[in-house]
Amino acid sequence: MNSITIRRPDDWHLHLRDGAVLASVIGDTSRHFARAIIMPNLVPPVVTTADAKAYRERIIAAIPKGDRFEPLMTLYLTEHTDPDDVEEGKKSGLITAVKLYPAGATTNSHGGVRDMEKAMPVLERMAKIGLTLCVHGEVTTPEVDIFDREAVFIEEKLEWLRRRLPELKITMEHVTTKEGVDYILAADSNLAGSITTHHLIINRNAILVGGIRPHYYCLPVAKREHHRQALRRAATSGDARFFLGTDSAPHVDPLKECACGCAGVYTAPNTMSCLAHVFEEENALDRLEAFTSLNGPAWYGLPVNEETMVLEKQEQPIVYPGKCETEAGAITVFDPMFPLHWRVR
Ligand SMILES: NC(=O)N[C@@H](CC(=O)O)C(=O)O
Ligand SMILES: [Zn+2]
Ligand SMILES: [Zn+2]
Repeated sequence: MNSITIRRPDDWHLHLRDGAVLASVIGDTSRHFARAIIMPNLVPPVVTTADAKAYRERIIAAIPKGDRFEPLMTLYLTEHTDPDDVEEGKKSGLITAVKLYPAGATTNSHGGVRDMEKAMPVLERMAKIGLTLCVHGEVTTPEVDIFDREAVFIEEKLEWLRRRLPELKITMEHVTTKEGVDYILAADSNLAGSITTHHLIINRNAILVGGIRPHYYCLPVAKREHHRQALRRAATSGDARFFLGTDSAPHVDPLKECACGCAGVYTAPNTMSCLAHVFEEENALDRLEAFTSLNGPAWYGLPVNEETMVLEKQEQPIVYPGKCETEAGAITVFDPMFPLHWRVR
């Protein structure tokens, strides 16, 4: 097959940042994606509906002319979030989901939740009004090995929360383990998972073999090969509970190439080419559309996109910039470590 047509995709987990970085990275998403769920972990975070409204306006102002792109806004859950404000945000159509960062789990998460009990009034309200909770599913306990943090989170936190509030719709963001995939498959309702492009391509060797490679470091950290295989099976299965959330997370190079580098991989520019490559390898090109364009809208209760995207396979590898230049510095684009032949027409 040399060409496929799919409905225009959406990205259900994206970091756009703010200011100069926002202005430079947004086009890499709006060129290909119709909508994206925008992560709220700015400094300071997007906590209230008013914050989200102002951030949305800054995003809209930065969209390159001619691109049609709709940012779907989220709120950053804190122990002091006001349930009425959240309900207001959902009712006005501004808020698509609320994001739970366990405090200290990832980039700009120190203002997140320490004690889940304190967030219960908001979570109960969300269950009542049908607002989805997006979860960065990792424990932060220092005793727990970083490669086990997702699996332990499922056992100790997620299972607890789902028993306590079975009506709450939860997205397990950026699933990286077989345990995560199996946990979603075992749930009969109200649980789905987003999967990133890079976790379908790299395992932990990419970060550590032959030297330390900061541009493959993200959180949750990439795991062993059998986990990557489980993610590939889930993503290419067509199962409606799995959809694309790139977690494209730009950090300027000096913040990654240093003694204590930031977590995050910038995949927005070449994500669709990478995914077509992966789905072709798995003999599942016919299920790419479900993963990128159908399952996400169904989960979030939104219409699918009417526009289409054509992906073409060309003889010569595609050429794309290795860096995104911004006024704040350069951002390295994800290198899948193989040539890409699928091009978005
Ligand atoms: N994924 C990452 O490694 N980093 C994200 C935060 C997150 O999604 O956990 C970021 O904001 O940089
Ligand atoms: Zn995260
Ligand atoms: Zn993220």
